[in-house]
Amino acid sequence: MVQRITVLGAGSWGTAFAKVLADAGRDVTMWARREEVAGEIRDRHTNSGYLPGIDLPDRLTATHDPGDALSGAEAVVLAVPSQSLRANLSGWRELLPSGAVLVSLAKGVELGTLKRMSEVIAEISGVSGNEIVVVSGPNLAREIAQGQPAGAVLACTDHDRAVAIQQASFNSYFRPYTNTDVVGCEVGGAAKNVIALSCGMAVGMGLGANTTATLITRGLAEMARLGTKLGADPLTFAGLAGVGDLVATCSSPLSRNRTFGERLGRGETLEQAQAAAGGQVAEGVMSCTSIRELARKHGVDMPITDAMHRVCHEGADPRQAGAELLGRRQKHEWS
Ligand SMILES: NC(=O)C1=CN([C@@H]2O[C@H](COP(=O)(O)OP(=O)(O)OC[C@H]3O[C@@H](n4cnc5c(N)ncnc54)[C@H](O)[C@@H]3O)[C@@H](O)[C@H]2O)C=CC1
Ligand SMILES: O=C(CO)COP(=O)(O)O
Repeated sequence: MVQRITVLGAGSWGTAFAKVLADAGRDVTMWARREEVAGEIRDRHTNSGYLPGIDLPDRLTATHDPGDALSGAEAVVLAVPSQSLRANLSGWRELLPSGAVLVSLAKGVELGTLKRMSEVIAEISGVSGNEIVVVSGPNLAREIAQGQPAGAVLACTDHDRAVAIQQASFNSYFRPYTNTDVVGCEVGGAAKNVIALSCGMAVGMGLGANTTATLITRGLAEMARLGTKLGADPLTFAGLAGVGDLVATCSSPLSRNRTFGERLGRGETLEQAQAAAGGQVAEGVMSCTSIRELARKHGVDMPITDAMHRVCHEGADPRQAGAELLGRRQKHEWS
């Protein structure tokens, strides 16, 4: 049994997932970038900046020192944003205990390299892909931290490693399933953030359920097109890391991506929406660019992702982007 687990990153999901592990009976140490956050988790058992009103278990502790955090870890959970994962992990590489299972929480595709998070982790840490477990699924951090029931997917090409983390994390409210389709789970997790931006934008423009359902469904079609082109199992997109996460993120006001899109839809600028996010990451804002590049590289059509890139990074008006989506060439639903 994996007992001693380190979580690197003390934001919303890092903290909620650390709580999941502690509630499952594991000994968990978190690393926080800021000393005051580590101190609050350690001494007061709260992380009020990210999860206000949530009491954290006593068996969960925290430090600001990555060496202390990683000492003796049997599994290491990487809970930092996708665009900073490479730099963060490069700083921790020498401290990783040999043989520890690496677990990735990040949902994104790296700008420039167009790599999935497990590919970045393998490259920087030097461990093989089958020692990396990817966590995905409909897991809005605050709901999980409140102990609301949810499923999740633990994906690893080595089934036994996924089972080890499944055993280490299941508890009375968190039900993880294993999967060996890492590509599908990572593409689903990254692409749904971009579709959630589009749904938020529609809501911000005052549009209703028909529009958001259309974006969710056509968003699923485009993420599945990209995933299968990259070798994913199409069935993954019908699962928790596909439609499950997509529906949760596109429907919930708790989603940072949907909220970000809603602000843009109401007419706020990118800078205003970023300021309102208070330093928390809305991964779709960067991933719309990297996923668009990845899709172009592989000849895959992703019109909603294209539209989100134009709005976020080329100054396009959300209404104009919506009109352009509707005015595209007429086609068969599955062509
Ligand atoms: N919040 C959620 O509900 C969920 C988030 N995720 C994914 O988990 C990953 C982490 O997300 P959260 O913990 O929610 O993010 P967050 O924005 O709440 O926290 C990020 C954490 O990383 C740390 N960090 C270290 N280096 C950083 C840097 N250079 N720039 C920014 N932050 C840095 C921050 O201090 C903070 O502790 C993201 O990829 C996100 O998409 C996945 C499932 C659920
Ligand atoms: O990934 C998530 C839920 O599964 C969280 O989404 P946000 O980053 O949009 O809050």
